[in-house]
Amino acid sequence: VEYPVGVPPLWMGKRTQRRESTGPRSPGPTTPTRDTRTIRVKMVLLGSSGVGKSSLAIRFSKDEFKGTLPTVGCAYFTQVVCLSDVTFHFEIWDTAGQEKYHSVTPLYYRGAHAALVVYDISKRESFIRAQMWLRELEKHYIPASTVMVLVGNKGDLSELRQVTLQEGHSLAVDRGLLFMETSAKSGNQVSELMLAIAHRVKRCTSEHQSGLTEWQETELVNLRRSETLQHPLASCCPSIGP
Ligand SMILES: Nc1nc2c(ncn2[C@@H]2O[C@H](COP(=O)(O)OP(=O)(O)OP(=O)(O)O)[C@@H](O)[C@H]2O)c(=O)[nH]1
Repeated sequence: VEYPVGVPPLWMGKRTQRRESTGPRSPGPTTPTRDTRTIRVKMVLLGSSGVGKSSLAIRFSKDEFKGTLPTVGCAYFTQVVCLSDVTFHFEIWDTAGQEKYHSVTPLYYRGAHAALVVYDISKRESFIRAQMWLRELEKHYIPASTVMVLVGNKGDLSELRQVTLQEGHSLAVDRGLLFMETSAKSGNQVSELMLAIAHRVKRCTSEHQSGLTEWQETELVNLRRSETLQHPLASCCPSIGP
C-alpha cells in the first residue's frame, strides 16, 4: 500500500478483540485476543458538496462533529471495526463534492471495496446527483464485488426534509444497495452504518474473493489510532493512494 505523503501506515496484527465495535464509541479494541483475521478495506465517500461526507468521516473516525471547510481533492481517515472473527481496518477516502474536482474523483474510487454515495435529506438536488453518481459508478468503475451504499445524511433536519425515507429506500432496493439514513451531527446510525458495511464486506469477501488484503501479523502498535489529512497532492498526483 502506498500512503499519501504525511500519512503514516497503521500497523495491525491478528490479535484483536472479539466483540463487535466501531472505534471510539464502543469500548476500544484494547484487549487483544488471538486468531482473528485483520483485513484492509478501502472505502470511498462520494456525493455533492455539503451533504456531509467529511462530517460523516470525522464522526466515524473520531466520534466528533465539528465545523468543516469544503474538501480540497480528498481527505483520508482510518478506523477499525471489529466483528466476532475478523477485524477490518477501514481506509476512508473522503472525496471533494465540488464540481471542479469531479475529474479527479475516479483516482480515489478505483479499487474501493466499499463506495458510499451520500445525499442530504433536506436537499432534493443532492438526491438527484446521488443517482448520477450511482450510474457513473455502476457503468464504469465499480465491480460487482464492491459494496455499494446509499446514505441519506442530515437525518436530524427532518423538518426540512425534501427526500422521503421511502424514496431513498426504493432507490436502494432497485439497485441492490445497502441503505441508511444517518446524522453526522447527532451521530445517529453512524456506527450502525459502519457495522452493516463491515458485515456486507465480509459476505462479499467470501462470495467474490475480491482481493481484500489480509494483513500479516506485525507488531501491534495502536488499534484505536485514526488519522486525517487534507490531501495536498490530490489534484496533481495520480499515483497516490492504494
Ligand atoms: N444538521 C446537520 N448538518 C450537517 C450534518 N453533516 C454535516 N453537516 C453540515 O453540513 C455542512 C457541510 O458538511 P461537510 O461535511 O463539509 O460536507 P461535504 O459533503 O464533505 O462537503 P465537500 O467537502 O464540499 O464535498 C457543514 O456545515 C456541516 O456542519 C448533519 O448530519 N446534520
